[in-house]
Amino acid sequence: MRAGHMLDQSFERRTPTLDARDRRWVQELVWGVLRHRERLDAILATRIRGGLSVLDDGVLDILRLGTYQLLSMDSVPPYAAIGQSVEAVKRKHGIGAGKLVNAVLRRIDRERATIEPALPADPVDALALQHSHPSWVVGRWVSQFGIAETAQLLALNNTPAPVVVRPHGVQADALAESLTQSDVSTRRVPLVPESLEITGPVALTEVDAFRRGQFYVQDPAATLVAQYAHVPEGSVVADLCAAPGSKALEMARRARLVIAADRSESRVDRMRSGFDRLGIDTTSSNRAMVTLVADATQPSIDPVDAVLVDVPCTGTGTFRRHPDARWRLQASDFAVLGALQRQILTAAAAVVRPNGLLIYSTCSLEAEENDEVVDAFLASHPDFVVEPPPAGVVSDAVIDRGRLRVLPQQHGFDGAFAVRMRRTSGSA
Ligand SMILES: C[S@@+](CC[C@H](N)C(=O)[O-])C[C@H]1O[C@@H](n2cnc3c(N)ncnc32)[C@H](O)[C@@H]1O
Repeated sequence: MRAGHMLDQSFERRTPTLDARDRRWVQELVWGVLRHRERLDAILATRIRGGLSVLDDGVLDILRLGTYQLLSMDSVPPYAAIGQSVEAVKRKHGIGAGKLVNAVLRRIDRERATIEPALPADPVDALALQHSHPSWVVGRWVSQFGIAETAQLLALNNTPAPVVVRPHGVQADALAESLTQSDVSTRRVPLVPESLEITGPVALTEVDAFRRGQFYVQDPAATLVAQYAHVPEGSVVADLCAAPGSKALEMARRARLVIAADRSESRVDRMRSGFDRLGIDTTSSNRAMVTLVADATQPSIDPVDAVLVDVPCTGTGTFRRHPDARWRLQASDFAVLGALQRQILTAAAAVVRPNGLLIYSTCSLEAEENDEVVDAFLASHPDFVVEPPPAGVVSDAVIDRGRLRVLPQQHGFDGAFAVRMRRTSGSA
């Protein structure tokens, strides 16, 4: 991650030889350290002469890993957490570093009863330290949601994200039954009938129903976006930022044809393999789904009945799933991505047929990427008007003045934002 790699991909690359139990353990440790980094650093900083800045990055990482094991992982006895950390640091950084790690971790083990760092008086800084998020991000959320809701959001971001699956080609009851036979327990999810939450740890790719293509993984927030889009039955739909493709799949339940495009060739390849596993025809003349590599800022398709742009964004609504993302985020990202989002939305409008639909969505919680992008678009495109789906298509609990707004702290899912707009006229 320090080298700029995404956590999920690094983890996949580095753990192929581990069995499922060891992978879960390593994941709990690495995800936990990233989630609690600020608090771990505050604990370490007061126990290292000269502060954290005197340490090599590699030594600091081993201290964080050791401290997290000592304080938060009951499955590891303290002597093992300390011993393994010392061995690991000695191999790469020498005996001196080994002695330092040994002394610091032993002290933390002794002082565990009084270990919690004092919280700063400033409420934003206090929340940031308590829940290990960058202060500037917490400040933004406090302005938007208030202290109490922000505290809920931050706490939720430090819990494991649920795994939710959508049945494909089978009813939810039949899928639940098939999963039960593979020793996988499930429960229904509020607001998204048919979705099933997996309630225990399991390697989903190894169960029978996965091999038979009977489900795909999709957070309820993503399902709600596709349901809110409510593309017409039998329509032709273009999903211009489609990979890995779960919203395209959801829209295909109503559409006659979904054109699932994405700029990234490797992501389109992965999307295509996902569709193959589900037995979806993407090649014959009767296909219901077509995949292609294409840039949404220059869509070169004839106008269609509905266009979804699920634009690249900062993903602040999915911090629970990606604990590295909070540390990567930079204040300049909002302007950079905002410009791309506006460009994609404007370009997409040109391939919506008259009286067709344009749906803009993100998994961000930030106004710059959500309402501000759409409001600017509506102001310069008077031929588009907001038109939420008919009553009852999605619960009123996630509709805010016609716009879809899913908030982790209110609904328990990932964050999502979407606006469904109708083109009222035009010459396309
Ligand atoms: C939020 S993800 C889409 C998730 C997807 N809609 C789903 O539900 O599975 C955004 C996608 O936009 C793609 N993207 C980024 N810039 C793009 C561009 N200029 N044109 C098309 N796709 C782009 C990224 O490769 C990424 O796959």
